[in-house]
Formats: sequence, structure tokens, C-alpha cells
Amino acid sequence: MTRIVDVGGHAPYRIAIGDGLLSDGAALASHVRGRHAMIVSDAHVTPLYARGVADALQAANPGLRCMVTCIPAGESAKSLDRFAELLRELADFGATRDACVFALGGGVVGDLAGFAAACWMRGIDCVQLPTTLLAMVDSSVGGKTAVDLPQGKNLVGAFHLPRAVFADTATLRTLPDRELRAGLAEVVKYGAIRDAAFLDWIETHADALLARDADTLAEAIARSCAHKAAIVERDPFERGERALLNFGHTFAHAIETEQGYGGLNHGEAVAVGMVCAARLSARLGMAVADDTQRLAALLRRLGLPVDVPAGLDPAALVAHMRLDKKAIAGRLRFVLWSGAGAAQVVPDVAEAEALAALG
Ligand SMILES: NC(=O)c1ccc[n+]([C@@H]2O[C@H](COP(=O)([O-])OP(=O)(O)OC[C@H]3O[C@@H](n4cnc5c(N)ncnc54)[C@H](O)[C@@H]3O)[C@@H](O)[C@H]2O)c1
Ligand SMILES: O=C(O)C(=O)C[C@@H](O)[C@H](O)[C@H](O)COP(=O)(O)O
Ligand SMILES: [Zn+2]
Repeated sequence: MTRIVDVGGHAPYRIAIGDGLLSDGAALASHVRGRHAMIVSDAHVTPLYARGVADALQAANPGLRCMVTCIPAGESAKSLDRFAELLRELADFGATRDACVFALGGGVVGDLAGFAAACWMRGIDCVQLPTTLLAMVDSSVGGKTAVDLPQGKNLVGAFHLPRAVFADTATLRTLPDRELRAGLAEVVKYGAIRDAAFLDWIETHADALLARDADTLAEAIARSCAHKAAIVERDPFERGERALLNFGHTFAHAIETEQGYGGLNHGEAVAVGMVCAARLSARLGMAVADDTQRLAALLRRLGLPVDVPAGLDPAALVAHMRLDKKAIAGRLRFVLWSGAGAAQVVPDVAEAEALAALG
């Protein structure tokens, strides 16, 4: 069964979620307007799936010129250098404005390839083909694309909506356990910020999710995408409510940056960050300590970390937060929590409070 989530707004697109979607060459090729299709993937995903996608596209449209380009796996590939390399490859490929980039991989590939598509000739089509749970529930949807700098996460980027998203759940069978758990952190985020019943559902289905039960995973993906779609179609450029999707991220990005993008992965950092944000909310009188305990217990049960890694300098973490994209006029803004299903953006949070919330 293929589940569909439609994302409305000024440039609507469809998210398809189902087993085997990467072999549907006709569906993939229907989004290519010209003759050039560049499949961007990483060193783990390329040998597993890239040839299949290229063959499926080619079979559906024999006139298409397909190329596969492979980046190293991992967050450190989300760099300006790799971005420049992709642009040079698009040039060498002769990609014209009707070319299409297929981002086949996790959030790293999606963000990097999406950013190259956003910039090449001021914007060409991009189709997201997420192969991690995190990319299926979050990064492939909504059009945020970016690369990191040593000074901070996602500091250089653009909003560039995908033409379509195909989440082939069969690819999750090869995903390492650690990456599956990372994706579950962003799933928990949706329950935490806007759907108390979904948070209950995740608690009830935690074992099935960890055991990769296919229907349970597909339901988690579809419900997560529906939440993200509802927000990003109303606020595509994060002028307001989209910031709620950043719950836990001010802490998470500071940790990832301070670890040089080689420590916790994004989902793990978000798990820690959400607990810090919940603690901060309790300190500021918005949440009760019991809610923080409940959130931490669920994340632990899902195999995720909930404590700031030992050895990180708290002052350095707060210094990174000053470059958080939600900060305004030199003051920190946080997504804070008032318990299951309820979050809000709070301006002017004192750095001393953020420091104390690190635990
Ligand atoms: N744009 C957004 O809205 C948004 C949202 C959330 C996260 N992100 C970004 O996404 C990135 C994290 O994405 P991620 O968690 O997918 O990490 P990732 O892209 O690094 O993938 C995780 C690992 O899994 C491997 N992998 C991917 N699919 C596989 C498969 N099917 N089988 C086997 N191995 C596979 C990858 O090679 C990599 O080693 C971060 O950079 C984060 O900032 C962006
Ligand atoms: O789509 C969004 O908006 C999000 O904030 C989703 C986050 O999970 C994601 O990690 C995003 O890349 C963070 O964006 P940033 O603007 O804080 O860099
Ligand atoms: Zn995130």
C-alpha cells in the first residue's frame, strides 16, 4: 500500500510512502522536464540503490541522460567544498535549467543536493528520495537545504521545495540500527510539539518501531509527514509557526557543532536537545518536571541519548547558540514546551538559563 501526503502552498508537491517506490521509473521520470537527471547519493547508499534508480529512470525514458555522483557518507560531507564540487559536476554534465537532481540518501544528501539544485542556474528541479527514517519523516519535506560551517550547522542554505518526495520504505531494511533510532527522535518531536495522542501512540508502539514492523513504521512516517506538511505549507519560510519544528535544535546544533560534526548524529543530538529544552521550559515555569521525565524515558527506551555528552564545555555550547537562526538582535529565542502536544517560541531567554538547562 502506498500512503500519500500532499503538501499544499504556493508550489504543491506529493509525498509518496511505500515499499518499492524506487523501482517505479515512470513515476520518478515524470518529474524530469528535460534530458538531464543527476542522482546524488553517498558512499553507503550508492552501491545499494543508485544503479537501480538510474536503470529505472532510463528504462522509463530512454532519451534521458542519467549520471550518478557519490559523496562521502556522514555529516562532514555537508560542506561548502562538496557543494562547490557538485556544482562543477553539474557544469561538466551540461545540466541545463530543465535538469533534475535526485537526492538519494539521508538528510545529508538531501540537504546538500537540494542546496546545489537551489543554486544551479538559480534553481533547478529536485526530487527527494529519502533512504533514512530521519529523511523520510523530516528532511525530505519542506525545502530547507543547507551546508554546515565549522562555526555552525546549516548556516549557508536556501529554501528550495522538492518537486516530489518518494519514500521507499524497503530501503529502511538496510538502515543501521543507530540511524533508525536517530529518525525516531524527530518522530517523537512531532508528538511533543503538536500531537499528544501521537506521543501516546509512539509510547505504545515503541517496540514495534524498534523491531521495524513495516506497517508501524509506515504509519509513523505518514503521520510525521502530515504534521510537517501542515506546518510548512502555512509557513514555508519560517516566519512563524515553522520554528516549532526546531524544538530541541538550539541545543542539538550547538552540540553537533562543538563536536565538529563527528560525535552525536543529528537525531541523537535532537534527543538530547529536546530534553534540555524541556528542562529549560520547567525552569521557566512552562512545563512540569514530570513531563521532562516522561520525554526522557521515551527517548531512552528508543535507545537514544538524553544527556549532554561528557567533556563538552557548556560555555562553548552557549556561544554556538548565539549563531542559532532563531536568535534575534543578539538574544536567544527557544522553542519551549508546556507538555505533550504543546510548544511555543519564547524570545529573550537569558543565556544563564540555557546554561543551567544543559544539566
Ligand atoms: N532539511 C531539513 O528540514 C532537515 C531536517 C532534519 C534533519 N536535517 C539534516 O539531515 C541530516 C541528518 O540526516 P540523516 O540522519 O538521514 O543522516 P545521514 O544522511 O548522514 O544518513 C545516516 C547514515 O545512514 C546511511 N544510510 C542512509 N540510508 C541508508 C540505507 N537505506 N541503508 C544503509 N545505510 C543508509 C548514510 O550513508 C549515513 O551513513 C543532518 O545534516 C540534519 O541537519 C535536515
Ligand atoms: O524543517 C524545519 O523547519 C526544521 O526545523 C526541521 C529540523 O528537524 C531540521 O533539523 C532543520 O534542518 C533545522 O533547521 P535550521 O533552520 O535550524 O538549520
Ligand atoms: Zn532536525
